[in-house]
Amino acid sequence: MKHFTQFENKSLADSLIEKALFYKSNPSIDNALGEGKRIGCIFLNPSLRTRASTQIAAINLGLEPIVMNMDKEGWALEMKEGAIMNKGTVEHIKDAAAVLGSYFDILAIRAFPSLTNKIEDLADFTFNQFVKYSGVPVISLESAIRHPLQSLADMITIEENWAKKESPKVVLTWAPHIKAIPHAVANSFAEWAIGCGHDLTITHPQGYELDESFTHGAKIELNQSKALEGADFVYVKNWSAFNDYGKIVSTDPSWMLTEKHFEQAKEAKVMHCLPVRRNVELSDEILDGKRSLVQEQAKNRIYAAQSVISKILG
Ligand SMILES: NCCC[C@H](NC(=O)CCC(=O)O)C(=O)O
Ligand SMILES: NC(=O)OP(=O)(O)O
Repeated sequence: MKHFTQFENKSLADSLIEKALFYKSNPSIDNALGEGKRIGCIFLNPSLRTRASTQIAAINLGLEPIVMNMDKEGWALEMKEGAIMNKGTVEHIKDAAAVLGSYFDILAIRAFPSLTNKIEDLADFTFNQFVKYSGVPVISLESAIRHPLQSLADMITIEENWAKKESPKVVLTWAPHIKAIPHAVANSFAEWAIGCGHDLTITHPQGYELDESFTHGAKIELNQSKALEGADFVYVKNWSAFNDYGKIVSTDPSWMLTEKHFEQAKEAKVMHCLPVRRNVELSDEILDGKRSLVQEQAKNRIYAAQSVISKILG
């Protein structure tokens, strides 16, 4: 595995999950694997979990992590080929990424979408400029369209909480939010859940259809209570409209899950990647109750990252 940017195939996903669970029981067992190596964690957007868990994972493997909040502490980056840089941008991505590639053995990048330029966002333009010009293995810390480390942690969490032979019924439900939010977490969750063979249903108000290239193979059910019937895992997430790109087309508060929503899914566990807007996206009642797996998911981010870095180091 050179880069880690998306779901590739079930056998790779299974081996990453297995390795992550092994590291969870034996976090320091490979602490010489990355000796003398460095990973650069480059953030163009805020982060709590991804920032801390990726550093812990690297340290567990003996690598030295160096974090740069490039949006705040770096020079303003120019992304466009052939740009005449006589305005706000100071340094071209081809210069910056090449320098970073010469400093680090692995680069890890967070680059959110604009939610205004659909063509560039769908091409994962900013993230791919780092891949193109750095010349080293790149790990996605959430790009414009995917958040694979989150999804890997989510698959690990489902694996740990599911003992039965048959596939669990997994529901991805849209939830209200006050801001226009990226599609990356929802896209990736769908990509990984389908790829890992889970029975996935997606529910959302009309107008919140996701990019079909990520949801192909899932059932779409616009009636949330119908979708929730018999659910084993319910993944809660807001996203902005994809067709009317980046717009908020509903804030209907009835989509926020409370205990009442679980009458037909008594045993269902609830997942969210965090950060969560309490009592907007998800009720306190659910987040603080027995159904919630959110802290387990966040903890598993360490072992997801450790498994991925280990695989890249070979
Ligand atoms: N990395 C996890 C989620 C990041 C991002 N959330 C946010 O931007 C929340 C912002 C807010 O609540 O104001 C998202 O959903 O893609
Ligand atoms: N879930 C997640 O990626 O959290 P952060 O944005 O805090 O890294």
